[in-house]
Amino acid sequence: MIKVAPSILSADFANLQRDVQLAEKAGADSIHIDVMDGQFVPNLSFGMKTVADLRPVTSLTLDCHLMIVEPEHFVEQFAKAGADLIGVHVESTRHIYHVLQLIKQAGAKAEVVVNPGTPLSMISEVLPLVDQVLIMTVNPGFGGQHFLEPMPAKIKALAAIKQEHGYDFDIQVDGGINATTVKQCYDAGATVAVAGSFVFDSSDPAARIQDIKVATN
Ligand SMILES: O=C(CO)[C@@H](O)[C@H](O)COP(=O)(O)O
Ligand SMILES: [Co+2]
Repeated sequence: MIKVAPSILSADFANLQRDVQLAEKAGADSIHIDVMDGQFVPNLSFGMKTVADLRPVTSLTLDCHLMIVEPEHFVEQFAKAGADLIGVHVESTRHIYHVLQLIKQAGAKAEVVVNPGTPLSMISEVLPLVDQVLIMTVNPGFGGQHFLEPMPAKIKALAAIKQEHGYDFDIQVDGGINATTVKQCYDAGATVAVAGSFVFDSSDPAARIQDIKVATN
């Protein structure tokens, strides 16, 4: 069964505590926090303060997906705010190896993220370092987009590399995930699914979290 990380980008920003606690009660495995700077992606969202304020209201892993240029300037602050796992895009820095080292030194789990158009060869040297790889299944920046159909082949290719080298990182997918697309990702080797609009745009978010789990059972 796949692990589920609801993305609070689609939650009610005036009721984040309520929505995070609802997700926890519904069986979510972590909370996905999308951090956007208006530069790396054309949107703005949360910062460190949101992470710090959510830290005491849930015992779930706080998974911070940084969509910001030069994340090296911020990873320590996110770890201090309470992020358990910090994801950085390979396209967002000249120094991906160094940033991942900084995340681990700060005591958090390290994740490398790849955009749909970025080949897996761009991350091969950092795979021994990471706890999780995030394969974007939409172009980053917004919730509610359509799943990109060619992405399961990329997940499958990463799962093969993982097996060949005996790596034990999780493979997360993010974007356009629902009870149908999650099955394709899971069958290809994904172990964690982010879901935003499918969960929080529903009148019954708890049921949607279970739908994703049941689809991969
Ligand atoms: O990182 C992102 C978007 O850039 C995501 O985490 C979205 O929040 C996913 O939203 P849905 O596609 O599930 O609605
Ligand atoms: Co995300």
